[in-house]
Amino acid sequence: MFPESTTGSCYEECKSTAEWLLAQMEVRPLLGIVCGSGLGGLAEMLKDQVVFRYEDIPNFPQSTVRGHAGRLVFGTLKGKPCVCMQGRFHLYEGYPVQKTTLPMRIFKLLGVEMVILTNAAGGLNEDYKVGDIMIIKDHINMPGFAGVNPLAGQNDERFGVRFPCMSDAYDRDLRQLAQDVGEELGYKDFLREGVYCVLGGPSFETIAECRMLYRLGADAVGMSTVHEVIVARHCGMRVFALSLITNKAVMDYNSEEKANHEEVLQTGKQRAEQLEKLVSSMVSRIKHN
Ligand SMILES: O=P(O)(O)O[C@@H]1C[C@H](O)[C@@H](CO)O1
Ligand code: HPA
Repeated sequence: MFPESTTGSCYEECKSTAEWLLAQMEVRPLLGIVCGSGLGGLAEMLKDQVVFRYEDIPNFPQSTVRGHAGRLVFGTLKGKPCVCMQGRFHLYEGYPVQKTTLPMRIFKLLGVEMVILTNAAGGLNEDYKVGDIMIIKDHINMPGFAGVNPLAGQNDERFGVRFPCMSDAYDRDLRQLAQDVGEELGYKDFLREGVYCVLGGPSFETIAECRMLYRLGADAVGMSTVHEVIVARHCGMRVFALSLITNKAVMDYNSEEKANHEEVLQTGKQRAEQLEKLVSSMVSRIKHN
């Protein structure tokens, strides 16, 4: 027997939620989008919207964080059928990791083939500036080192294999497409590619922690995305992910800077338009199988 907390995203539960959603509307999404803190405007790009509040969706967790509206938006983006999470779930909200990633399995059962995830993150890399957009090329699952992995517990082969590979988690072709589109849009000065490290939050990092993470190879630090990516890859969806560098991680004991959620949301507002343009231009060029 596996403990209760590992059963937060079982096949039957996900299937009944997916079937409930499919019965309410005609959209059959091929693309899933997850909006990070303050980046919910991405959902507004969808045409012919059908919107569900999380509280009305069976088995769905609730958003509790400012900047995460708690709405599942269906529609089309550049003519492609999409589902967009306007608000995601984080470990620090108190959900078991399996519950925070449940929407990825629901996406899969809705027919989604590819997921685009966004997040707000602190920049560890000394070359990064506030407002940079970082294409995620790899991740460090820090809670995973302590056994916090959304795939822990009994494996359901209907979703994927027991031991999924993660060295190819972030789709190389989609990363290249983002670079090409970014260059065409004139974003070269603020488009980066790097490694994202997830921590549990909700407290921001200490100076010593930031220094350590940078030395370990992380370019940005945040509190999300990685677990969703693990579950999305486990069930065979292609993944592309972006971090908006909303603040610089404090690395210097003489600094007076203090990380705060206001700054995170503010930077999100300032870069929203470019981030949306990058995502929508990519989507217009993505080919589905
Ligand atoms: O959902 P994301 O990862 O974008 O949210 C980040 C991490 C915390 O939830 C919050 C801190 O300001 O923003
Ligand atoms: N640390 C962790 N998560 C974050 C940060 C940060 O500096 N900025 C936005 N999300």
